[in-house]
Amino acid sequence: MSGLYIGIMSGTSLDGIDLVLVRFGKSEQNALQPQLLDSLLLPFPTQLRQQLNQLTQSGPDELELMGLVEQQLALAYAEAVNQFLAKNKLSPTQIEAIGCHGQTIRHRPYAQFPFTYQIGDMFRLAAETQIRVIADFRRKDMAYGGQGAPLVPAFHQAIFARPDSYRAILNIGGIANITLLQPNQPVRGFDTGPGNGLMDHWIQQQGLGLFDKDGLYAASGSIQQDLLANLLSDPYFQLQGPKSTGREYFNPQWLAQKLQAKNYAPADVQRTLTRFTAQSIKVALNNEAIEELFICGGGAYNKVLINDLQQLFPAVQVRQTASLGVKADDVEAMAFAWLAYAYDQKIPGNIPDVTGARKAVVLGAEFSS
Ligand SMILES: Nc1ncnc2c1ncn2[C@@H]1O[C@H](COP(=O)(O)OP(=O)(O)OP(=O)(O)O)[C@@H](O)[C@H]1O
Ligand SMILES: CC(=O)N[C@H]1[C@@H]2OC[C@@H](O2)[C@@H](O)[C@@H]1O[C@H](C)C(=O)O
Repeated sequence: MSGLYIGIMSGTSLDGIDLVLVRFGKSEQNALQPQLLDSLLLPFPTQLRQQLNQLTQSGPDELELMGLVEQQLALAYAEAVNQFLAKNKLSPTQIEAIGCHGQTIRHRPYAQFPFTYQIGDMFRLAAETQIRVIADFRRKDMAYGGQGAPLVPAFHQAIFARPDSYRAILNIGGIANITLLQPNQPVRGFDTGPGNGLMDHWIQQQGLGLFDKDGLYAASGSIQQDLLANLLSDPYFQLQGPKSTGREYFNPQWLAQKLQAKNYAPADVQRTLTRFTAQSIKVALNNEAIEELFICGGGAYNKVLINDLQQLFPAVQVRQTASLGVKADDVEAMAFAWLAYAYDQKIPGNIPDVTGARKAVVLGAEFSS
């Protein structure tokens, strides 16, 4: 057994595919020791990104589009894996499995019949790479009454928890989610609300790029307090966990409603959206005596956002997870490599206190090559 797993994540930002290669070993004390060997980030081809974006909202003939896009997505994942294998001089037989998140196109935990959809034809991925794939990680949790998200808290606990410090791990992707690792307490975690998603949308709408690199555009504007208060007035922020959300809710239409009839300068909107993400995280952590805050996900690179967080949490040092040995970009993909490992080891992947599921269960399904 090589202990080698590939993790694939493509998240709500729709920016591309994150891959990691991890070896899951054990220490002499039998503690899990994951070794991150390599990572790769491949942007989506523009057309695929646009089609995926289209699929996250209702539209005409979406079933046909989904069928076509699922195949293209699987081929894009497979190409990424095959490049990654070549780069690492590995053959498919050396990999135990791929843990693949797939692409969320709908997440409706509050529907009358709650459902969540991650697409990508995993049999095609297995066939094109000749590696077995473990995927479809969210639906079993939902089948047991959970939200199906967030799932990374179990992994955060496995590798970042300490008995002597109250740590919070904050992932800022398209949507942001937090894991609270309080010593001697059950792990908690939930989606705090928008991460970079609305900021990405706004700067794209201004024709100024795909995202606000280092927060430079936001830095050119100023916070509009009335808009900030309006954004924060959404009832989602007052909900107690378990809770999760997605692009179906915090999307361009949601923002357009909040901006209605006001003529804010575009840079001020960008600045306010950045503060909004930070402030919504502060609201979520209001009564938590956290001692350390570690950031992962692409938002970790937005300097204005990180400065805002540092201002709002003056008592703790805000750091990237790189200071714990895992680059901000790699944490989520590593979590899905771990979920594949957990599937093989029959380790439950969900935490009922986090997702609201009736019980802890082994997550995922196997797609053989
Ligand atoms: N240098 C940078 N400056 C500012 N923002 C950045 C930078 N690099 C990445 N980002 C932001 O991070 C986003 C990508 O983050 P990430 O890959 O963590 O999201 P995701 O995995 O798609 O989302 P989710 O965690 O919600 O599923 C980009 O869309 C961009 O907004
Ligand atoms: C349904 C879905 O894809 N949710 C994502 C999304 O992106 C961030 C946040 O919303 C989180 O709940 C989740 O991803 C991470 C990997 C999770 O499940 O922990």
